[in-house]
Amino acid sequence: MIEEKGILFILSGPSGVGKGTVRKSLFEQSTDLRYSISMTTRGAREGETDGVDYFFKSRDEFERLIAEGKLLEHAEYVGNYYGTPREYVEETLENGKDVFLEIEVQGALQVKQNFPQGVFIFLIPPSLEELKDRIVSRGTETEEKVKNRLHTAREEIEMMDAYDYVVVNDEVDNAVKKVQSIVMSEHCKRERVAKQYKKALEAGQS
Ligand SMILES: Nc1ncnc2c1ncn2[C@@H]1O[C@H](COP(=O)(O)OP(=O)(O)OP(=O)(O)O)[C@@H](O)[C@H]1O
Ligand SMILES: Nc1nc2c(ncn2[C@@H]2O[C@H](COP(=O)(O)O)[C@@H](O)[C@H]2O)c(=O)[nH]1
Repeated sequence: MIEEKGILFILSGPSGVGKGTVRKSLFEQSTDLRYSISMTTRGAREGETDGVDYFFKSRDEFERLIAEGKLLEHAEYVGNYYGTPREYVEETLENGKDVFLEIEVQGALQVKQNFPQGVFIFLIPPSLEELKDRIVSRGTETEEKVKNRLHTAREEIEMMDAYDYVVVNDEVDNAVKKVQSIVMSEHCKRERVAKQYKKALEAGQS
């Protein structure tokens, strides 16, 4: 039996497009992917739990983690730090399990530089008007922050070509199905089972 490493999937896209919503729905249905819980310096929103939604850190703690090289990537996004714990991702992949990141665009591009074998999925809204409606209707941002996030979103959408796949989040269920298809197709591409047969044939087994 050949030991294979897991595949790193990165779901990214502009703020408010529905990354969190699609990821949660995907994880309600799929058990084989491992979600990497991010670290952030932003305060917990109502209903969020430390260690479940994020690992909430002070700025000092976060900067120490950066200095110690404990983050696979990190970005400052609309006034707060966000980052991916390196050890969890590397160990999980090493153990042959797929890891799923849901991160913003700067961070995804850092991962692409350091980990080009990852699978990069860009989620886009059906339109910019719909994107604004989604951020506003979520009700978590002040008017100023909505403006900042929309401004950043325009720049982020320009980075779409750096990704392997683009998924339109028109309906959550459709977007989840497309992400599931990408996961399946990447497994087929890497031909794990085929490689095992090849190895067995080489070893002279029937
Ligand atoms: N397909 C969809 N159709 C309609 N509304 C949606 C859809 N997907 C997500 N939403 C809504 O849009 C809002 C933003 O979604 P969500 O918080 O998942 O976005 P996000 O990309 O994770 O945002 P951020 O990057 O700011 O964390 C939420 O109110 C969510 O319920
Ligand atoms: N670069 C990273 N971005 C991350 C990470 N975890 C989450 N995010 C993204 O940040 C924004 C804002 O999130 P919110 O929870 O404050 O709305 C959003 O786009 C997330 O996808 C991370 O580890 N690294």
